Amino acid sequence: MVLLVVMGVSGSGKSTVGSHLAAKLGWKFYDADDYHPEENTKKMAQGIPLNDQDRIPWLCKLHDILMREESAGQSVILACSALKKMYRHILVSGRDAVYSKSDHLEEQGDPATRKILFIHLDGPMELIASRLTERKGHFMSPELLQSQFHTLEAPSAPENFITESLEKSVSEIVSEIQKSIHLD
Ligand SMILES: Nc1ncnc2c1ncn2[C@@H]1O[C@H](COP(=O)(O)OP(=O)(O)OP(=O)(O)O)[C@@H](O)[C@H]1O
Ligand SMILES: O=C(O)[C@H](O)[C@@H](O)[C@H](O)[C@H](O)CO
Repeated sequence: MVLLVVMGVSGSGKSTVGSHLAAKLGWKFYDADDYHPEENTKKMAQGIPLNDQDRIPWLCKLHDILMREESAGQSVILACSALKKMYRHILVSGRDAVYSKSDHLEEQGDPATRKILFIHLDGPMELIASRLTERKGHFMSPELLQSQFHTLEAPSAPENFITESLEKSVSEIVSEIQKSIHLD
């Protein structure tokens, strides 16, 4: 049973890569975009970045979903921006992570830290911006990309993560992730 979170800024390809990988593996797929309260979606559509208060209850809800699937023994993929270290801690540990010191949460060998593998889709802002201007029918305002990069705290050791270049094709990225998790 594996819990994967495909993370990165808006337009990095989380939904595309996550859904393709889930289809290939026959796993359940969740898109965090579908769990935003209406206020959050409205804000983003207006080009207003979300803040911690907007994101924390949403991340707690996503944590609950992941834990429910874990209890059911179900492997899942979640596409979720998870931009800050604290946000990833919430996905792993729930609301307690908001109040805990991150050093404590990150202790090597902490089973909670290893519970979820984060896949960071990383690449240049210019390329993502050009993909976003082409994308149609999505609520997210492309103007928010700068703020997404500003907020991003790329995962680092001892977090449980791998980084994939979003400059590659979707099928290459999917194959590389499969190789990394030994499911090819
Ligand atoms: N590796 C890739 N190569 C070429 N185009 C891509 C790649 N990954 C994603 N795209 C395209 O880039 C756009 C953004 O991708 P996608 O919607 O999956 O990103 P996202 O990270 O889920 O965005 P958001 O967080 O805003 O929902 C889409 O139009 C998608 O088809
Ligand atoms: O944390 C955030 O700012 C949000 O999750 C955004 O990244 C959007 O949900 C999404 O990526 C837009 O499509």
